[in-house]
Amino acid sequence: MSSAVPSQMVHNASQRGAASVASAFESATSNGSVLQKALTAFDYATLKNADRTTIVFTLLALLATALIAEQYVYQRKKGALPGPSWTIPVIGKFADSLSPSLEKYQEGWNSGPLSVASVFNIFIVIASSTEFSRKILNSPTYAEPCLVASAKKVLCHDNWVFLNGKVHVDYRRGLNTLFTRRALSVYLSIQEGIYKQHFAKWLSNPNPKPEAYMMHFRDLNMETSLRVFCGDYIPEEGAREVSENYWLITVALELVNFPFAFPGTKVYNAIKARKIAMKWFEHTARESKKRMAEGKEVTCLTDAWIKAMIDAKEQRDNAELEAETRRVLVRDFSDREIAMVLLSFLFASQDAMTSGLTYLFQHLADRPDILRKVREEQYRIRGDAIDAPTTLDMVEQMEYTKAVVKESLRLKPPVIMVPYMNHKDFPIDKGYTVPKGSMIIPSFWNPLHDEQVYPEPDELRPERWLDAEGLAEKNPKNYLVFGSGPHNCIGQQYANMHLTAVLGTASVLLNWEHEVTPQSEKVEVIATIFPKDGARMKFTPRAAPAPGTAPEIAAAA
Ligand code: HEM
Repeated sequence: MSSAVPSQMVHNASQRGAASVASAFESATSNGSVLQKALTAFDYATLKNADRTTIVFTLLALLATALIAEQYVYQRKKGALPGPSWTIPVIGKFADSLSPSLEKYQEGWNSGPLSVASVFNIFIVIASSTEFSRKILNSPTYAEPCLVASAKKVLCHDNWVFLNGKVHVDYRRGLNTLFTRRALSVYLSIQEGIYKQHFAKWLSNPNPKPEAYMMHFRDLNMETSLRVFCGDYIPEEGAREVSENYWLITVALELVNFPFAFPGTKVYNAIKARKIAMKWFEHTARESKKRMAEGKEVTCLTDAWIKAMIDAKEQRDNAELEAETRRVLVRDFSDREIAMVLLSFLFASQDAMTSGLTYLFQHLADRPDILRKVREEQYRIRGDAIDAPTTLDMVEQMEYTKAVVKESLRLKPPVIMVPYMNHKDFPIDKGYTVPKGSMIIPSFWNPLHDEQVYPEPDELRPERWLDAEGLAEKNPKNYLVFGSGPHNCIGQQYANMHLTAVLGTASVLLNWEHEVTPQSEKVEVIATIFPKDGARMKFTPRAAPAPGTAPEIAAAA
């Protein structure tokens, strides 16, 4: 190939007209990055013989070819969908993704049920309608979840969360045994011990003024998760070590991050934090295996899993284990595999639960009428035994409190979108096929704020969930808070139980005020969503009502 070829290519193409440009670019760019293709076409051997001007012009021609080709490929993939009509060379919408904001996302969602963008030559299709978002989540033959680039480094490339297809279905079947009713009852008593300790801390906070509570809510969730997952196998200082370092994992999994693990980078720090967590989780697995082999009682999620494995192997009678689940559990899961599952649970739950809890407290402080109804229900269920342990039976009776949790998660869904990748052309709509290798993002905000299903969608109206014949209950497809399809949230019953139990107990033990600031209703997107001011609150003790007080009177106090 002579040095003139790239410029010749542009020259010839312009002579042959747009159709030829199209095919030239198409063949030059059908695989891999545009720039890479153009550079590959360059014969380096000729560089030695060429004069300076030829080299400069050739390089400029190459660059121009690559940049025009980039625009061409983008246009071709975009088709008639809404989105920028051209893409910023090389970086695309990178700047936007550095400072994500709900308003910017909303602009895209409201531009059409499917819209497009491009970041670093990754073509992105964003779905904003219930129909398209569900279609992506439920089409595993076309699309699979793809976490951000750094996720495999941080969570370990062989973590089960990266599985797909039948192996994923099988793995999940085994893990479902961790969220049975029996298992949830064990967890509830652990949870309650922890959140009551945190309530006591909030009450003894010497600051007389409201302060940002988001990180306090995060601490409550972190300690609860660690104790539910690992029981007392992790000593106090181990739990502190995991908790203090975990934030390094959160920040390394932001949408845009420097992907290489050089010392000092977020990914490097996150890997260090993961190693600390894995050390304690593997220790948990090892110790739990010993205790369960001795036939001791189940005290945490790891125990529940190991006990289920032992039962499956020994063919013990366990009514809750179906034959298929038994088949999956009959194998030795290594300490490392168990530790990676705990890591995945912590990763998947931590920020979403904190977002959910933060908004729950904020919403109710701002709506005393709703908080009063929660209290009335709690006094009715708990009677005079305000401080008595909360049981799963009690949680199941908390119809109104559960509706509040459901509605709060709808109004401010912790996870507003999940990135998927399609590994073959995906005919998502009659008029549009998502090209293979695109990032394809189902988003949940619009389905959860659809006024045809949720009239006054921006209002907190728990009552919409209490009418079995109402629009909300009759359109469960819109409720995408926990996703849908093969990768939907495995921890959703646990999450709902936790939020309901925390709110129910807090409502009778605590009073809280929320300092509303101009930032309270503004949304910060840090993978999950938070109020921009961090939810400024102040907690004070709530006196128990005199024995025999009617629930509605006690609630009004
Ligand atoms: C309010 C709290 C939570 C919210 C809003 C939430 C939301 C979600 C969403 C939207 C997904 C992706 C679903 C999809 O792709 O269709 C997901 C996946 C997942 N969640 Fe949650 N989640 C929460 C709590 C939890 C908890 C407490 C756990 C574990 C104990 C958990 C474990 C997981 C796991 C392991 C996955 C990946 C499942 C798979 O790939 O098969 N989540 N969650």
